[in-house]
Amino acid sequence: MDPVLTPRGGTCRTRRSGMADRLADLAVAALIDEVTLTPKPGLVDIRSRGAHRDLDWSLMCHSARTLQPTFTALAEAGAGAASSPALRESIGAIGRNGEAAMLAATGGVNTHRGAIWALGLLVTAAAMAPSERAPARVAARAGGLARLPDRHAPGFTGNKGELACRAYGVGGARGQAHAGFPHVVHVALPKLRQSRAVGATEDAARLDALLAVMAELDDTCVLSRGGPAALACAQAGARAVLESGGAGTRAGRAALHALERELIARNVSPGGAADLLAAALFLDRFETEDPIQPKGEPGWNN
Ligand SMILES: CC(C)(COP(=O)(O)OP(=O)(O)OC[C@H]1O[C@@H](n2cnc3c(N)ncnc32)[C@H](O[C@H]2O[C@H](COP(=O)(O)OP(=O)(O)OP(=O)(O)O)[C@@H](O)[C@H]2O)[C@@H]1O)[C@@H](O)C(=O)NCCC(=O)NCCS
Ligand SMILES: Nc1ncnc2[nH]cnc12
Repeated sequence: MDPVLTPRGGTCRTRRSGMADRLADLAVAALIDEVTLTPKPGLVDIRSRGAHRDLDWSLMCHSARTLQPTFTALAEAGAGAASSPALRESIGAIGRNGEAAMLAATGGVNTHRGAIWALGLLVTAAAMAPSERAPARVAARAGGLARLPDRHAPGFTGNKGELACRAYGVGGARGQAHAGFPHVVHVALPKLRQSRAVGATEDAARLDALLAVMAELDDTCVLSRGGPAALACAQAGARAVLESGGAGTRAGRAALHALERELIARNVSPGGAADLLAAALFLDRFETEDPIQPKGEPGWNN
């Protein structure tokens, strides 16, 4: 096996690092698949910046690739470990370093803070017991980790999501993780798989999954820019697309374009829903891809 570059710059030949790299590959691929999915309302995609002036598809892809060592380190920290405050603090530090690496790579633009949080917890949880691949089990383990205390976490981040949670009494990214990612497990994944089962293209199925999340999520990205009126509008518009038959139908496409015009007019972007779609794509592949191990290596035994 080829040497594997570790997040700390060394190399190693352990089975564990090969597996960690594979999980990191899946996480980065999920982020790239999410941003490449087109047309997404209000969000960056391959043809548009959506409601963003400082983001585009290339920057989002660059940001996603920059996060590979972060996800590898998170998987290595989780590998075969039991849930504990020490593990929580260890991944908290890795996650904060990952945010710093992201900001350094993007010139200070927040591309993926929410995604580092959600996918970081899920990657760690997947590595803790890689043979237990059911999305609900992985997400429940991730939720358990998120609820553990981290003595080194700032008491108040002052970020827009946190401010929106306080202003509007919603759970935001933390609440979603603490609850075991219900919008990933019970909303996005069932819609993704249901749309595939009735013959939708893969892109249409992914758009339907995104819309299903948008229809229900208290997305602090939408709230912080547009307040509750914009959130209600985004939720109703996403429901309208699904009720028109979904992204794979002519009527659904028309409703999707109408929703896009509305979100651009309001200058809002459902970044939280996009992160949760990426989380769903990660769990979908983790459950179905066989084997989750680099070529020529035996799998983990736990
Ligand atoms: C828990 C943390 C995420 C920190 O949370 P906090 O509230 O302090 O920080 P925010 O920066 O606001 O991040 C929250 C991001 O989570 C996404 N999100 C929003 N709503 C939800 C939801 N209901 N459920 C799940 N996820 C949600 C969303 O991320 C996306 O949007 C980001 C862009 O947002 P922002 O820059 O605010 O907005 P723009 O409109 O683009 O800005 P302008 O153009 O107007 O300037 C982007 O990152 C997307 O990913 C929210 O923004 C977490 O960071 C934390 O505590 N980490 C500590 C380390 C740790 O413990 N890690 C564990 C293992 S990795
Ligand atoms: N495609 C996207 N556009 C804007 N913000 C995002 N946050 C995560 N994915 C995003």
